[in-house]
Amino acid sequence: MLSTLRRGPASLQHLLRYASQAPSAGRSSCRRIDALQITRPNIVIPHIRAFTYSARWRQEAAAAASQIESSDPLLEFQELESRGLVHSSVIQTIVKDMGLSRMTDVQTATINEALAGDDIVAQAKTGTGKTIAFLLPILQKIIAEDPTLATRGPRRRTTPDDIRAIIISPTRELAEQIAVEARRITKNTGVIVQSAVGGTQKSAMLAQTQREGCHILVGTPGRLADLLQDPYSEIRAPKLSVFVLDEADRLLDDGFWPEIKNIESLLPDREANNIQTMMFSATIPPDVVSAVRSILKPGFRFVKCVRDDEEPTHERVPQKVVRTLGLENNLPALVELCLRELDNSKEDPSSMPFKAIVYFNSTAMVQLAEGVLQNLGNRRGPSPLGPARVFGIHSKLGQGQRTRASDGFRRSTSGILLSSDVTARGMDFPNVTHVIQIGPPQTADAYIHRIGRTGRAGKPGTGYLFVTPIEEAVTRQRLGSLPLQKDESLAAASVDMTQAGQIPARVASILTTLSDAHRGVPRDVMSAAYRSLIGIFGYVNDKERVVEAMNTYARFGWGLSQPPALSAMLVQKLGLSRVPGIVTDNGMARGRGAGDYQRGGMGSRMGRGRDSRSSGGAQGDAFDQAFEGERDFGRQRDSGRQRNSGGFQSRQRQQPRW
Ligand SMILES: Nc1ncnc2c1ncn2[C@@H]1O[C@H](COP(=O)(O)OP(=O)(O)OP(=O)(O)O)[C@@H](O)[C@H]1O
Repeated sequence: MLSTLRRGPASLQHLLRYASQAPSAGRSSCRRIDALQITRPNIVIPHIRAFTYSARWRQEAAAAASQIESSDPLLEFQELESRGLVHSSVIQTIVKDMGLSRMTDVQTATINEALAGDDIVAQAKTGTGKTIAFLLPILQKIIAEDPTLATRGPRRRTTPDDIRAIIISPTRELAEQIAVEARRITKNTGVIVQSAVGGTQKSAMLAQTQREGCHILVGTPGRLADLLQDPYSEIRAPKLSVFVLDEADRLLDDGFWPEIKNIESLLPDREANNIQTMMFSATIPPDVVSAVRSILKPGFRFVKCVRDDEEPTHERVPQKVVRTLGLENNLPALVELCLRELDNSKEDPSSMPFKAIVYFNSTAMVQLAEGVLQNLGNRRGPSPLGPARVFGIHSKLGQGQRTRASDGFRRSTSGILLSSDVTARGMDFPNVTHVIQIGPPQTADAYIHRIGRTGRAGKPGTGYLFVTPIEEAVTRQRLGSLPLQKDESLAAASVDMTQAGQIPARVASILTTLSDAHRGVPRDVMSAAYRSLIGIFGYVNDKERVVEAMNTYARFGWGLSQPPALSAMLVQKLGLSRVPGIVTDNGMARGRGAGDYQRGGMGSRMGRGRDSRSSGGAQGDAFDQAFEGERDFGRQRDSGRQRNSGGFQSRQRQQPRW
């Protein structure tokens, strides 16, 4: 805020106007930055490129911000109609049917620019209404080109090669969600929306599109490319006028980039045909800047609704870090947290019912947690989770199962969705009160998108991150700049499951229930979860420590008398042959760790002393001291890729508060 104020009277006036009129759904002010003209370097060295861009961008952004024009921003959807900018049938649907009146910051800042036809890249916090920010101008553009589409005629039909807008999303669920929102907005018009996502029957989608035609096509990259290059699909876009990348930074990263370039090659030339391109995301890390430039026309607008001195997450969403003593403490602490929050919402009927998304770092861990939580009620009466239904979603499910889980959770008043990152971006599940992350995500940006599933559209929410000692260093490296606060309220997080000792009654009852629930989980689910941990902890050099943590988990968390066996070939390939505690499928248990292990079992809390574990649970450990006074420990040494989340430029890191 201060740095913006220092820029002078013009920007001060602009800032105060936005601040005083900011709609409830988003408190940040947006800056519209014209023609971001930074020449592309010939030599690209990833980590230097990020720095060069950030320094140059900062200067240009400051210069551009001081020239922002002073016309009054439009704040109400209704004003778009009264000033003749958007057709009344669209605005009436938004206002009357969807019940929206005031635009959010990002909508105010982008809709007018988009209506003018500019290429736009927009960065705004999660849950601030970016979907309508691109759907509304698309719709108006289509209606302006063909006014007969402004109202809904008796025969609502066109051809499959009448596509005017293509919207790409990185995940199937998000593409479907955008298509649903697009159908709501176009309800009273003649505009036809189709969705094209992987995992669904291509033939059914083709038949529908050939029958009804298409004006707006929403899809995932693979299926879109497939349809556009299929000589028999009839799906073509010679009249394309808008091209949108939602979650643009994800679509422009290495995984999707070739697919996006392929789609681009199947569409009319964007400059020659004056096709408008828009990109939206809550995060725009420096390493996608050159890809952004290569897609947008020169002179594009950058609308930035996250200030440089501001956290990229919502202030109203407290974010708590729970240090769990070992991997085996995670599920008990999760159940304790869910039970407590369910109780709290029962005691306070004015609060929102407990509805949580729990993120795990592998599909196998989601499957395991789902198996256990679904079993909670099977053996000793009803589930203690009571009204909160449990759902699981990940990429190994068929699309039908994914849709059922996602729809079921969406409709539930209270529920727990156990999820991999397939729901981390863009998904707008209503009234999610908690996002709980079991282990740190790969990047700060991934954390921001996950936590963004709560606290949407101005609502409250809370975030929790569970971190075991083995994950602490990397958590600080990845998330050091975020406003995380230590939380020690969960007793199950710090119970030493390897010791027979005093366990609080509430925790003991959770452990007993969980122990029962684990018995019903198939062994191969546990084996897959065990294997996935090796991948999750690939960044830890000390493999003995990793295997020890995994084996303690399997024994004291899952009740196994021996750790799951790994294929001898895999062990060889991963260079784990000499690591104590590894059990291979040719029957060889390696080293002392595995021998010790066989004496244990679920409920046996004997055999391993606290001294065999690494430090880390308590404050003031070697870890804290090592980082004392160090300001910038945000580099991701493990990934080699700096994906800072503050915007095009890096944000200065702060000392973590946990
Ligand atoms: N002007 C508005 N006023 C109130 N609510 C709004 C407004 N615009 C959109 N919403 C609602 O806000 C919620 C979040 O919108 P949306 O999913 O578009 O957010 P987003 O910015 O795209 O989030 P993400 O970054 O997670 O993709 C939706 O439920 C949407 O209906």
